[in-house]
Amino acid sequence: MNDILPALADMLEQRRSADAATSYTAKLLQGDTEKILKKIIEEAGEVLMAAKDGDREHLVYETADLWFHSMILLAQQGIRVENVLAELARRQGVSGLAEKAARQPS
Ligand SMILES: N=c1c2ncn([C@@H]3O[C@H](COP(=O)(O)OP(=O)(O)OP(=O)(O)O)[C@@H](O)[C@H]3O)c2ncn1[C@@H]1O[C@H](COP(=O)(O)O)[C@@H](O)[C@H]1O
Repeated sequence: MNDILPALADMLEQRRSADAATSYTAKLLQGDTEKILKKIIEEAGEVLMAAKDGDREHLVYETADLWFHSMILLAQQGIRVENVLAELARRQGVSGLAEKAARQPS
């Protein structure tokens, strides 16, 4: 389960040169970045609606859609998901409030 994001990233790499007629992923990867960005905004809106509705199952489903399309954007930009995971790991144990305070000019 923990390896699902890197495995998905590997699959997206393979889809880069796949037939766009038979692969949703290949179609997005080979198309305009704009289309991927629109899908991310659309999925974020669906996450918002599911949360507002208090529909937990739907929230999980839409969050998976949002993560999937974010992964497509990373793949299209040549960024590995391991970079995002490393950034999250780097932040572990650093309070968001302390991090924000360190960014403010004194
Ligand atoms: N994880 C996913 C995944 N999550 C979501 N989706 C697709 O993302 C789309 C979500 O967008 P919407 O709900 O808006 O559906 P839609 O109306 O059909 O989308 P649009 O036509 O508006 O773009 C749906 O078509 C889902 O099927 C995914 N498609 C593929 N994968 C993975 O990618 C692999 C390769 O699939 P292909 O894309 O077929 O190569 C699969 O085996 C899965 O592992």
